[in-house]
Amino acid sequence: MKLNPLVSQLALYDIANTPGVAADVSHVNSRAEVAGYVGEEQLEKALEGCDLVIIPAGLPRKPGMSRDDLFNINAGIVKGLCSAIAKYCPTALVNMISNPVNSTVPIAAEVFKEPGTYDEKKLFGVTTLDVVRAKTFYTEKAKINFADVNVPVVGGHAGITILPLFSPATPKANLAEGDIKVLTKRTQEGGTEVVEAKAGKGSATLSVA
Ligand SMILES: NC(=O)C1=CN([C@@H]2O[C@H](COP(=O)(O)OP(=O)(O)OC[C@H]3O[C@@H](n4cnc5c(N)ncnc54)[C@H](O)[C@@H]3O)[C@@H](O)[C@H]2O)C=CC1
Ligand SMILES: O=C([O-])CC(=O)C(=O)O
Repeated sequence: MKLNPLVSQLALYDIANTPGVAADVSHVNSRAEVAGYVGEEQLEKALEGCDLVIIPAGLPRKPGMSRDDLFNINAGIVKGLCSAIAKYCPTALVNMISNPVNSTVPIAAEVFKEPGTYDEKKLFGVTTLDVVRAKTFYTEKAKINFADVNVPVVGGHAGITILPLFSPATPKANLAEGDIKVLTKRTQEGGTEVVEAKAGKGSATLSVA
């Protein structure tokens, strides 16, 4: 977001350690002014005037966990943040990253419905990684150039709810059905592949960028 030329002000909020992150991010040479906010008492200031709120707050998976296992803790975190959004920047676009996205988006919708601030055109679950993975695995298998590859992905952001569509993918590669099955499964399990490779030290953070 600091590199995005459309961003003029970037407010970073966390329950801990924000000053260090904010100082570091603020040195990126782009026009966005960076401010760090820490702790619930500063949440109002962080949210006031925001046009876009991106929520990556909460627990990541450990190996052996499904995204659903994060529900109990992350549902509460998302509920709290969305209640504050409804109060302090009710017209902002909201991008939900916190897992399980398949559940945190409906939770956000319900929280916004209560004060009447819900707008289905302004609430998004972030599933871009599924597209990134589908494109990468397809490109590698098809042995084509990385530029201009397009693989649509529909559905949700967990296991079999992630539906990469390889038949309309471009450029056309005419892969065998067996290959498409393998690519589909690998895309659906992409997050788990990273969680296991990181062996308890978090989930995907670099491919997201
Ligand atoms: N949708 C997607 O494509 C992806 C989703 N994720 C999800 O994003 C979430 C975060 O993952 P990571 O960044 O790897 O974890 P992390 O542990 O590195 O960062 C989570 C941050 O949330 C903060 N936090 C906890 N409670 C908070 C609250 N009430 N308000 C604000 N901040 C709070 C923590 O202090 C921590 O800094 C997880 O649920 C993970 O599954 C991760 C990668 C991709
Ligand atoms: O798998 C996870 O826990 C994090 C995530 O959503 C992803 O990498 O797609």
